[in-house]
Amino acid sequence: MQFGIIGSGSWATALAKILTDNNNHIYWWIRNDETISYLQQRRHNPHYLHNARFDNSKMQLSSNLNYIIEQSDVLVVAVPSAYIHSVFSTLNTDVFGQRKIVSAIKGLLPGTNQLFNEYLQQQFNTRLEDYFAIVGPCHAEEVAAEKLSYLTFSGVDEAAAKVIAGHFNNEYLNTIVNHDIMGVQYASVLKNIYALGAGIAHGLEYGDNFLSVYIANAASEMVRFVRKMRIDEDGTGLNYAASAYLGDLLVTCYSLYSRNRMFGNMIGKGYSVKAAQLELNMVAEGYNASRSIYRAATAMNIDIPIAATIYNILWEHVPASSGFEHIETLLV
Ligand SMILES: NC(=O)C1=CN([C@@H]2O[C@H](COP(=O)(O)OP(=O)(O)OC[C@H]3O[C@@H](n4cnc5c(N)ncnc54)[C@H](O)[C@@H]3O)[C@@H](O)[C@H]2O)C=CC1
Ligand SMILES: O=C(CO)COP(=O)(O)O
Repeated sequence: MQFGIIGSGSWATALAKILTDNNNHIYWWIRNDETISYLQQRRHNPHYLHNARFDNSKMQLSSNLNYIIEQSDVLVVAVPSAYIHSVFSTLNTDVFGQRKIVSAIKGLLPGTNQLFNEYLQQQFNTRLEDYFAIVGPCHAEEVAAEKLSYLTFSGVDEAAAKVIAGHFNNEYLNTIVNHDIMGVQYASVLKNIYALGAGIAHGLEYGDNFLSVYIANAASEMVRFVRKMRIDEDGTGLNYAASAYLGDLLVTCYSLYSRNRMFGNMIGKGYSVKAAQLELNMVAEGYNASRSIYRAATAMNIDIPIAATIYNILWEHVPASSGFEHIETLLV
C-alpha cells in the first residue's frame, strides 16, 4: 500500500513521522520548495515539530500535487479546511479514481460548510466507501515526542479502515476502528468550538470547577448535534464517551498544546479576533467552525446554545464576559 501525504503543517508532519517510523515509504506533497530542500538537507520540518527526524530513503517530497496523487494508493490529507479549496480546485475531476482518501482535517469548508467527503463527492465524484477519517485525542507535539496516543480510523468500509489503521499502529500509537464516518467528523469539528470556549473561560479567569461543568454540558450538546446529523442509523449503539468523541473534546479543552484553547484564552483576555490570529500564527479551526455550525444548526433547527454563544462572541461582537454570563445560566 503506497501512502501519499498532502500538507506540511504540524499534523501532516506527525502523520509522516508515524508512517515512516513504521517503515512505510511515503510520497509527501509540500507546497513550498524551500521547505522541501530544508527537509531533505536537515531532515526535519523547518516550521513544525523540530524533534521529528526523517529518513530521506523512506520518502519522496514534491510540490507537484498531481505527481503525488498518481504515485499513491492512499492519500492522507492534513491541510487546514480553510485552504482545501485553494489546494484542490485546479485538479482534474477524475484525478482520484478509486484511490482511498483519508481525511485528517477537523473542520468544515468555510463558505459551503461541507465536510471534506461532501466536497470531494461534489467536486471529484468520489465514493463514501473510499473515504476515511483519522480522529481522536492527539496533539502532533505529543506524537513527535512519542508519547502514547490513540487514533481512531473511521470509514463505512470498516475492513479497509482496519487495514489502513494497521500501517499507523506502533509502540507509541494505538489505533481503533469505527464506522461512524459522519458522526466522528462532526464531533471533531464541534470539539474545537467548545475548546475555544474553554480557552475563553480560562482567559476570563473561571476556575477548574466551572470548566468541568462547562465541558460536561458541552459534551451533551455535542452528542445532541452529532445524533441529528447522522445519515444512517440514529447512532443509539455508539459509545459517545469513546476517545473519538469525548476523549478529543477533553484533550482539546484541557491541553496546553491546543491551538483552539490558546486562541480562546486570548479572546477571554481581551484580544480582538485579528490580534489573536496574528499572535497564534497557527490554525484554530474552531473559529470558522463556530460560524459554519451555527448556520447548520439554525437551518436544521438544532438547539446548541453553548456553541451559538461562542459564535456570538467570535463573530457578532458579543463581549466574552457577557457571553459567558449567559453560558452560566445554561449549565446543569
Ligand atoms: N496539530 C494537531 O495536533 C492536529 C491537527 N489536526 C487537524 O489537521 C489539520 C491541519 O492542521 P495543522 O497541521 O495542525 O495546521 P498548522 O497550523 O500546523 O499548519 C498550517 C498549514 O497550513 C499551510 N498553509 C498556510 N497557508 C496556506 C495556503 N494559503 N494554502 C495552503 N496551505 C497553507 C501551512 O503551510 C501549514 O502546512 C486541521 O484541520 C487540524 O484541525 C488534527 C489532529 C491533530
Ligand atoms: O485535534 C487536536 C487534538 O486532538 C488538535 O487540537 P488544536 O487544533 O486545538 O490544537
